[in-house]
Amino acid sequence: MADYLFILNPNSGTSIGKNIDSVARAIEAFAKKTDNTSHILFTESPGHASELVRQNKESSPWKAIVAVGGDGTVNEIAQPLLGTAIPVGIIPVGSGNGLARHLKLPLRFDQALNRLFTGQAITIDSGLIDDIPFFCTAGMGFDAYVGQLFSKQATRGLATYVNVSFNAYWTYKPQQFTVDGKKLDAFSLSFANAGQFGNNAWIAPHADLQDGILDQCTISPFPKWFGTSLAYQLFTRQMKPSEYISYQAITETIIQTERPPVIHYDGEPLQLETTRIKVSVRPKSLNIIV
Ligand SMILES: Nc1ncnc2c1ncn2[C@@H]1O[C@H](COP(=O)(O)OP(=O)(O)OP(=O)(O)O)[C@@H](O)[C@H]1O
Repeated sequence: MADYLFILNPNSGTSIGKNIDSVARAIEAFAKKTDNTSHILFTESPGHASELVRQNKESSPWKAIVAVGGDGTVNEIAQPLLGTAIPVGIIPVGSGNGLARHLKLPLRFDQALNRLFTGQAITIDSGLIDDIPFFCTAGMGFDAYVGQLFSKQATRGLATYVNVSFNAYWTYKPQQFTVDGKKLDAFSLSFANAGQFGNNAWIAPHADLQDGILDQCTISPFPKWFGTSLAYQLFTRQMKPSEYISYQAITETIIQTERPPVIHYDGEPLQLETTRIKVSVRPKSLNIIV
């Protein structure tokens, strides 16, 4: 018998919002069947999941605090649990579910619940971008631009994401960055703790959540013909160093930009107010059920 706290984001993915009550009932029934106790809370706005964790994390010896949502919800729940013994659980009902996919967690709701109640906790690294924790990927350039456009759409889900990315591709202009003192033009600068953005878009196929490093992937400005090859490599987990793609294993890097950039952390876009951005890793800083 163990106590689980579930935090549901009704705004995640494409279907949960419409089915939020049945999702909650299914969690309760499944927990009961497996002799566990479920406590269910709902988010009411962006950032609310972190607040709910802060308010409730000490109120019971939780076996896990579970994100029922996508990578943004996982991020909000994991932030206040960094450096604590309490594991995060994931029921992936988001649009991209990058961390869950990297961890090979089941995407089917009942199977994900089953894994949660039978899985083990492991300790993973996390990253920091301008002091904001991330667990899956973060970056600037094209990824952040897409994240920003996606967040303004009325619908979420894969179809919207593909549509937004495709349209953004034709209008986006590479930017200049200074990375550890070296000036370069880049289409995107990504920092991978986990290997994928979500939806099996593998930006760093060899990323390892427990290696104490982040995989920095720099995509240089490329001719339009390379776009198809890039998309193919991304979605078939075959990204590799080439004329336009380079990788560095980093523990800390400083990026300077001409204007305060838009970044994304786990797909969440944010307009920064600084032009000097530190990205670093915090090895073995979060427990997570797999
Ligand atoms: N009650 C709510 N109403 C509106 N927005 C919310 C609410 N609760 C959380 N949010 C916001 O919803 C956004 C999306 O959540 P989340 O990232 O989990 O789903 P997703 O974007 O569909 O999935 P993924 O990140 O895996 O692609 C986050 O920015 C989060 O802060």
